[in-house]
Amino acid sequence: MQSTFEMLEDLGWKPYFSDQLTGEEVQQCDPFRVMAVHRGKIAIAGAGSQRFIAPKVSAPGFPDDYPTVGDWLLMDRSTQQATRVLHPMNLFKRRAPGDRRKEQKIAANVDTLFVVASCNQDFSVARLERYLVLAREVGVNPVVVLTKTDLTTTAEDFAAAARAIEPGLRVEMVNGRDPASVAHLASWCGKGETVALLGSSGVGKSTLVNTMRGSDSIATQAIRSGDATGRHTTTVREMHRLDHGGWLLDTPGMRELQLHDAASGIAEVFDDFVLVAQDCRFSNCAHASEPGCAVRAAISAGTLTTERFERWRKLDAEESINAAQLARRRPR
Ligand SMILES: Nc1nc2c(ncn2[C@@H]2O[C@H](COP(=O)(O)OP(=O)(O)OP(=O)(O)O)[C@@H](O)[C@H]2O)c(=O)[nH]1
Ligand SMILES: [Zn+2]
Repeated sequence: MQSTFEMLEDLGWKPYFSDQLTGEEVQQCDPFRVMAVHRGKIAIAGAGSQRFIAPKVSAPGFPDDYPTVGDWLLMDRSTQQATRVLHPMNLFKRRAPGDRRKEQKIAANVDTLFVVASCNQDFSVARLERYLVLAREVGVNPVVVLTKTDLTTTAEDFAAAARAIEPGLRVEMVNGRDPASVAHLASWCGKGETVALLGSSGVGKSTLVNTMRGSDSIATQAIRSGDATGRHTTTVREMHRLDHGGWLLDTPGMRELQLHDAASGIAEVFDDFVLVAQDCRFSNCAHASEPGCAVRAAISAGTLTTERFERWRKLDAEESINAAQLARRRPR
């Protein structure tokens, strides 16, 4: 028989959450994790029990909270009501489609982010960098998973391009349809660990989830021939359990996350540029035609590349525009 604590650990419970409980809550409440978000209700699982509850958690003195998949919440044992959502280790969110001032939570408490890309004409270093910025910003460890290695003879070149983005970046190559080929990915999804998948449509996220689970419960669609774009096939936000204990999270909302408030993530992924820029003569150097620009000097010397410089400037410019827009829109 598993103890209550072991059952919670299987669901991803960590000391980070126990530390948030008051003595009264320990006596009075049970922790539950949000397993799926449906329209109008959420599925939650705790030690040895599962149920559906209303999506809104209201506590006196606090604004209403809508927990997302992966969140932990507390249920009062006597009233059977959710009392509060625990502070997440990390949280993926986006601007709500209808009202860009509002934030919509996408997924919480993720241990590892699989940034999925395919070894074909869809592959883009700029897009990978964008996803990595997001991972750094949210504070989740990224692993790049390159799919469709069975359809190319140059998979190593794709992997090399990905590895060049950040020193030490983990890059894994798989044929997402072959269980033996994806088996090594299980090392990131041990007991109680949560892995989220991020990547554009058609790169093979659902296929990975299905192969890793040994089932084809998630519908995947044949890619349209001619171009490399696929179609959206996943419609619910849900954690999928793996046999050996981990959790996979593949949500439609994760797929096209836009960057916002991403300055520190950009600085991390492009720390080679940030470091060199510290030697520019002017602290506000735009690395254009200023005298004493260390960045342009490094590009001339061949230690930094123009391509990566352009991508860095583009992300930086986008971030400045977003930040300015947000500052204007934020209610005072
Ligand atoms: N040959 C090959 N085909 C793959 C591989 N991975 C995925 N596919 C195929 O690519 C197509 C798209 O895969 P999906 O898993 O639906 O892609 P997705 O990323 O979930 O796409 P969306 O749901 O649109 O976001 C399907 O026809 C898969 O069978 C792979 O590693 N090798
Ligand atoms: Zn400069």
